[in-house]
Amino acid sequence: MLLTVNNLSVSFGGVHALHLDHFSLGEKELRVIIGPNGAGKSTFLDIICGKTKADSGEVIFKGKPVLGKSEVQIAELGIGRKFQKPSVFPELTVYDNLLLAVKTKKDIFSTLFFKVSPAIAERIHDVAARLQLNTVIYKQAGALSHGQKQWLEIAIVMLQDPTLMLIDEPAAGMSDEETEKTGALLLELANTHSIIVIEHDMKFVEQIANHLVTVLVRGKRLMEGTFEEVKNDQRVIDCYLGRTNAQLETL
Ligand SMILES: Nc1ncnc2c1ncn2[C@@H]1O[C@H](COP(=O)(O)OP(=O)(O)OP(=O)(O)O)[C@@H](O)[C@H]1O
Repeated sequence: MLLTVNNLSVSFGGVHALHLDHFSLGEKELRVIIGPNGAGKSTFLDIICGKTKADSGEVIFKGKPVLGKSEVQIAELGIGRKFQKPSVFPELTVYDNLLLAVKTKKDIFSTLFFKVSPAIAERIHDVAARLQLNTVIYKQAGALSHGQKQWLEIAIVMLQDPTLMLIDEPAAGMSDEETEKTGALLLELANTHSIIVIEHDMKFVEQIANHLVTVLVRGKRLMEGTFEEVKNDQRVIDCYLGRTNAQLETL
């Protein structure tokens, strides 16, 4: 397994945000995590990438413990995170945003003396092409469509060379056409990367869930299964309809 999580727990002010018994992810697996608001989905990804500190539990990535490491150390281990909030530089071109992503992977000394070798330029163009940004590569990032900005963010994470990409609601605010294209892009990226995607839009989940879907409810793992299994599970239906009952309370 690429990633194994056991008994991962965190509380905020006495409220259990996450208490995850077990989670594991294989090489080049694309896993979708769904769950109602406040289920702990973002908190889970925040802990994996080192943004939030867990109270207890273990996270093992490529056989190495992750908890206790800094965000930079975790990124160096090969975990990249794309946040929901945009973080591209709008005045810079797509190319320069991508170049910056390559540079920030380096230490200060090498950044100061950084030269764009043909290999680096080629890599930037390759990643841009994979994310369908090649036709807008010299356009200012601020002038891109909402969808293209999101793809640029994914390209930036990719240039940091992660083995595992954590992606929070990639299709939020997108048109149907952009959503569909994002799904196709993620499925393509999953040929070379392991990916965990948090998503709310069920049509989109259906498009990208080629393996397992994990359902979190109130910080706990309600179930895991194929999209069909999850969609037809009565407990999942109940919690999405807002009929969270005593059964769910005792999970
Ligand atoms: N930094 C924080 N301080 C206090 N409480 C927090 C913090 N981060 C998250 N929480 C709480 O932890 C719980 C889980 O939140 P989280 O954002 O992980 O859920 P989510 O499943 O990602 O929800 P959404 O789908 O709405 O983004 C919520 O009750 C939330 O209010």
